Amino acid sequence: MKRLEVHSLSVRHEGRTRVDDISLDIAGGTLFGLIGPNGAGKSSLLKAIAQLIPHSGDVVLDSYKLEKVSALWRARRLAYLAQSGEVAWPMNVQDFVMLGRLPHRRDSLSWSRRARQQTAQPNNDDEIVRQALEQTGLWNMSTRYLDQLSGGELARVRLARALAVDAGVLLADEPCASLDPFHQLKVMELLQMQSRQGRVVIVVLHDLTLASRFCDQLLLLHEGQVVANGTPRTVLTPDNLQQVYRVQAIHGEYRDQPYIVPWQSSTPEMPPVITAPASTPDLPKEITFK
Ligand SMILES: Nc1ncnc2c1ncn2[C@@H]1O[C@H](COP(=O)(O)OP(=O)(O)OP(=O)(O)O)[C@@H](O)[C@H]1O
Repeated sequence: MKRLEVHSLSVRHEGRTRVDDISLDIAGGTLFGLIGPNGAGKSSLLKAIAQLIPHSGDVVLDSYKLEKVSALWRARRLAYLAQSGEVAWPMNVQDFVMLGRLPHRRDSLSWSRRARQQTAQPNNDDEIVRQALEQTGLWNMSTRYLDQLSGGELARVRLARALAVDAGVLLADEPCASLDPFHQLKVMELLQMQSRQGRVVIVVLHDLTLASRFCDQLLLLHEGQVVANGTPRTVLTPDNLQQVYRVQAIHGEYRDQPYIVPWQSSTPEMPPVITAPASTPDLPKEITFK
């Protein structure tokens, strides 16, 4: 079973603190959600855990300090899905997903090139890539070129590449951001399954109902600091949502699971909660963004 520990991790840049002294202990099998408003420090924390940006503090995976091990050791054990990424290469889907196998092999990665050579036999990498393509619903477009995909399809291709690493730790920054509701649910089910197989899975989310419904544990960040860390029920309280997200939300429950529908922007004077099925609150005549 994997175990990821974060000890007093801080990210500072030109005198500004992006992540402030955060400690975590995440066991394999946990789907761990990182939530918080724009600029809270979620991506910075994820990148620092992946050793992609300068930081202070330690990240320890199965007793190994990540800053002390080689980049290859990390690349085999941590899969990182960035929040966004332009993919400018003229590459088809299956070759791109095969890049996830790069840390594990030394010979030619190109599926197409090996297929052209006709001597290549399907190997373990092919099987893992096939599985990642199927899990993300991309098998039927594996030979399509990346510039022929929609935004949501490309997001799933990027996720498939991270899955193809088959790492013990999966760090996914907003994997649902550009997906339709069906694929959002599919991706969350997939991440939950990945965690149930013993992996540490950390996912950044803005959709609070997805966070509440699927995550075992949530970390609510605000201005680089931890506001709450615990089960969705203890973290997603009306007070936290109002203070941190500045929203009034409808809180409901379905089959013993809480759901949250952010309803209107809020000021500290407003009551934090709208209880379903309350009548629709009056919306402000003019909506301004501050
Ligand atoms: N490369 C950078 N250099 C300097 N400051 C940065 C850099 N990247 C992010 N920041 C700042 O660090 C803070 C945290 O940013 P971060 O991207 O971690 O937030 P986030 O919680 O992921 O936000 P979002 O929900 O908008 O993606 C913000 O104030 C941001 O402006």
